[in-house]
Amino acid sequence: MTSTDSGRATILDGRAASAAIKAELTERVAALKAKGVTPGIATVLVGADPASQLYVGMKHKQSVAIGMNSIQKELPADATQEQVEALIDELNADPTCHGYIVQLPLPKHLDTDAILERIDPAKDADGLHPTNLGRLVLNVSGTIETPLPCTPRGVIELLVRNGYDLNGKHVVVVGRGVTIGRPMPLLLTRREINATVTITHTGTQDLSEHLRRADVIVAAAGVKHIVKPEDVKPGAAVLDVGVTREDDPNGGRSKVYGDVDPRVADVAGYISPNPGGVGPMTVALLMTNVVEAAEREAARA
Ligand SMILES: Nc1nc(=O)c2c([nH]1)NC[C@@H]1CN(c3ccc(C(=O)N[C@@H](CCC(=O)O)C(=O)O)cc3)C=[N+]21
Repeated sequence: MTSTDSGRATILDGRAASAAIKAELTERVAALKAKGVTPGIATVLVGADPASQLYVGMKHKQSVAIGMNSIQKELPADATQEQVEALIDELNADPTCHGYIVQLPLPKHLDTDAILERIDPAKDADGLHPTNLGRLVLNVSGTIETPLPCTPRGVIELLVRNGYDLNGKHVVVVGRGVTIGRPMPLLLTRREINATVTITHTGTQDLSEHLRRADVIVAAAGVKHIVKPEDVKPGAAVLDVGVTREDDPNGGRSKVYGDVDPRVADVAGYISPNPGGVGPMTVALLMTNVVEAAEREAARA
């Protein structure tokens, strides 16, 4: 937690929190290795989208840095449904792979839902398999051991590791997407977190009215600067999960914008930067899911 000039929000530093998680994981990985289990993470990349290549490369590098085994699988952009499914079956059967992701988005000709559903739920590093989402709905007490959705878990970890207590707080989530908006309330309303949640979306009539009442805003709409300073209660915590990539018309490096107007830092009590906020947390929690899968396997052995 870094305090800045008076009147400016405390920065929720995702790089620092992710480094702390990775330091803890390094020890858990070493303990597993001592028992003869090297946690293995895999990524499946179909096609050669530059942003996807960058993300997959980041996951690989960080996993190796904490002592994990990293397996990178690649298929050409014109891979068939059968080829992708055969690769899924291979990873499901591979005892050295404890968890993996299929990098999204997939090329349009592929049936994404069928591919994601084919992943062994025990190896679902994203925590977004229908079985695991179903368990999340059923598991109000948070006691069933199952992979949790990485980005929502990262949002909560970022707050908790900065000493923010969500108990009884009113969280307004902007966006109903599958990776954040829909699973976020399921985690926030577990008894151990105990927040109250409003979920807003493009059908919401007066977004500003909801935002002004929020103790915590989780902005995951993918709309550049949708959260404005006049919509934020002074002192609120604002987490920026949005990513809007705009190409430079002059052919330079594309620019990334978050869902939160930078001027919100003058009103909010806590703010997650973007980049440097929730993004690095997603990767840290992805690795956590795989280490936990390996720990469950070691406990069974
Ligand atoms: N099956 C699947 N699981 C995913 O988790 C998944 C995916 N597909 N497809 C794409 C999105 C995107 N995503 C990011 C992860 C980390 C950063 C991250 O660490 N960003 C850095 C900046 C990195 C940079 O651009 O230099 C930051 O925010 O500071 C960003 C984006 C995971 N995704």
